[in-house]
Amino acid sequence: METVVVAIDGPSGTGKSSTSRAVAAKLGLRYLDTGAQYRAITWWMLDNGIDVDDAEAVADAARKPGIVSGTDPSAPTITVDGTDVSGPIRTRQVTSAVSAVSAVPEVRARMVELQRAAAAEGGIVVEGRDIGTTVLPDATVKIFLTASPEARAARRSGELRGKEAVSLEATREALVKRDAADSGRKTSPMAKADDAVEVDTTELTLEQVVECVITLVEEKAGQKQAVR
Ligand SMILES: Nc1ncnc2c1ncn2[C@@H]1O[C@H](COP(=O)(O)OP(=O)(O)O)[C@@H](O)[C@H]1O
Ligand SMILES: Nc1ccn([C@@H]2O[C@H](COP(=O)(O)OP(=O)(O)O)[C@@H](O)[C@H]2O)c(=O)n1
Repeated sequence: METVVVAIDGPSGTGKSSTSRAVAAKLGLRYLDTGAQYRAITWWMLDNGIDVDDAEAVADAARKPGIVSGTDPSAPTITVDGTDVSGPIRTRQVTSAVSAVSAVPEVRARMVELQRAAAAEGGIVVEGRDIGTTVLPDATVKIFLTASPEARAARRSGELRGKEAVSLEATREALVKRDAADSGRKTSPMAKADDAVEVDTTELTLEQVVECVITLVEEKAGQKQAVR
């Protein structure tokens, strides 16, 4: 059977990571979180005192950090120059700087190389913002997840509770601001590919979304038994 490549895009809190990991685990595919790669390079810029609003400085440094993603869906990893950054890349500082860094074309060129190299190694579920449109336009199946800003903010605040005191409204505002930056940038903005299937997850459970994606993959791959 031809190699299965599943592209899952959409804004924050729509369920990309949870869905992609579960689909990859169930279908025996690898898993790549491209958002974690953009967060990792952003973490490195902040850690090295680079002004993330200075696009030229960010572009000059884009090839310096060595970013490696582990693609086991049951235990994804991300390192920068050998250091595990899975915790530090989720801080509010990184979250608020990542859209500026990821808008820089040199950063995107570097990340896209890493992403295409990972996909070239075999079956994989890749999640992000521009996977179906730019990174892997020949993916077997393309999904674009959506959900209302209220549902997305509620999901994100559920995760943050106990870690950082952030109101639901502040979370919603931050999400909407990041969506606008990610959709409005010049290079490879967040967008649904013409041939992607849009799934609105607002009223769906995670299990329902996973089942829906698996059905689409099986239909597309056309060989139910071989995929499972
Ligand atoms: N369909 C769903 N219904 C309710 N909660 C969900 C659903 N999908 C994901 N979640 C929860 O929402 C949060 C954000 O999901 P995540 O997969 O990280 O989204 P994304 O990768 O798109 O930002 C997680 O806590 C996850 O468990
Ligand atoms: N393919 C991708 C993936 C992420 N990103 C950027 O990386 C940021 C973080 O992505 P993420 O998937 O970790 O974000 P969450 O949805 O988990 O909050 C996004 O807001 C984008 O700015 C991107 O530009 N292109």
